[in-house]
Amino acid sequence: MDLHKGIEEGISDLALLDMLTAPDLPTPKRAMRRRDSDLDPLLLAAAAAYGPHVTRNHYAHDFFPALSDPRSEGAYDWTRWRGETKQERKPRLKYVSRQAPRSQKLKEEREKENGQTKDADVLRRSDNLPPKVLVATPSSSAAPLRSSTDAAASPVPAPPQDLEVKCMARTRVPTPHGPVFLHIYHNNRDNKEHLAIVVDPAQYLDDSPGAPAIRSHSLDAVWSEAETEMDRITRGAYVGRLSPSSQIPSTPSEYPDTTTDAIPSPLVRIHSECFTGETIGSMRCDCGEQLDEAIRQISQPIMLPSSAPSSEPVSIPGRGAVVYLRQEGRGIGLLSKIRAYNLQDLGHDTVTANLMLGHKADERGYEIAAAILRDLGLGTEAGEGVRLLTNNPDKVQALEGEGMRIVERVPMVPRSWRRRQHAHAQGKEEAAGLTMIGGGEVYGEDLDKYLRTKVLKMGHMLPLAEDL
Ligand SMILES: Nc1nc2c(ncn2[C@@H]2O[C@H](COP(=O)(O)OP(=O)(O)OP(=O)(O)O)[C@@H](O)[C@H]2O)c(=O)[nH]1
Repeated sequence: MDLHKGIEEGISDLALLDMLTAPDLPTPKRAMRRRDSDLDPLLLAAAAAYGPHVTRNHYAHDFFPALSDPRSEGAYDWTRWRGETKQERKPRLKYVSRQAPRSQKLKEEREKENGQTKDADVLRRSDNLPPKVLVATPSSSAAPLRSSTDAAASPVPAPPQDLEVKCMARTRVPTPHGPVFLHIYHNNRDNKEHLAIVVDPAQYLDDSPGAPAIRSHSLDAVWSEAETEMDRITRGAYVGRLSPSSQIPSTPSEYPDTTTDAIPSPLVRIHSECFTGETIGSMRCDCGEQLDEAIRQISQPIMLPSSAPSSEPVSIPGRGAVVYLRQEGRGIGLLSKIRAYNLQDLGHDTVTANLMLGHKADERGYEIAAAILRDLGLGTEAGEGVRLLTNNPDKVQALEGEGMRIVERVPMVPRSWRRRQHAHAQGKEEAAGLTMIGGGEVYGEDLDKYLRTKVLKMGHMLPLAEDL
């Protein structure tokens, strides 16, 4: 049937749809047929249901909803479009957040903290910060007391349960930098499996070099009377190197935390998860490199000054730990981080992109990290202080706020910035893509922009590459 004739004769919608989607379109203009697949009737039906402005190529692609509404800010009135001329420039797409404004989000958070919402169960909070109790106690005169009607409207939330962490299992993992002990932790605040990567190969030596072993107290504890020695060994509560011929379960009281001044405090890093940087080698950030660099630095042998002028300096195996927190994307999660990357491609920086998505620049907390360190006998008043590997001043303050004893901050200079400094000092041309012996480095425009923002906007304590 001729298409135009059919339309003039009042062909039914169904027959028209059938004709349009038939495998062989009955049109003589074969050369003009679409190059992509034939029209899908389901897709057409869905498009029709969406209304007249939606085409096959547009339906449900509403990333920039303001553009369809000429009255919205940033929208362009397409009736004025006369093709590209020198006077008329194409409009720039504008990001329109579909989240509630930040003020509303904060208000909701405040209400939640005040216990005004039904979900006051602290164990189900997704962030790691303890909920603040804003209600004044009768003895506190500074804060205004609530009226009884207020109190009735918003009941006082139960005090937060004391944070508890428990090491569920530990195992040896060989790495290019040497063996590490991977510890898996559970806690009563979030349902995430945070990790501790402990470097302490001296635990394999028959002769202890004098430093206390870095061991988890909760793991070495006996969990129940029914637990067998094999149960304990299977979850990692053993001493020395586990093998078919060496199977010695640990005992809780075996490891004192105290140390001598002769041995430097262990290096510790609190690291936040970054799937993109650590797993697929993204060069937008230096997270993968930082994790590698932290394990490398902690594994370096420690030189102890000789006790007598005539004797040789002594070297002991490197020791310390990386606490690996599941706080992807500075606590906003992978989904939001990936959206934030697209906003960064539009020209925004890592801080602004977070804010545009309704998040804070940094939503992390370090309460669980401190509890894990305490469980490992690190950073406690009675035990060893720690040398913290970081450039982030907030991290240092937050950990000190949790009672951690930080004796030194050790900076983490990105490898590519260090290489540039080295090349500059030697008067060499900078070679892009050069890798250092023992590990790769990330580099590039995206990374430089990210690192500069951390220094300039987030106060990271790192000299800029050009100042090195
Ligand atoms: N939201 C967001 N998160 C990012 C971005 N790039 C990396 N991250 C996350 O940032 C976290 C690492 O934080 P950093 O600021 O690099 O390091 P830090 O731990 O605060 O500081 P240092 O101890 O000095 O390394 C990881 O959770 C990454 O997933 C980004 O562009 N946006």
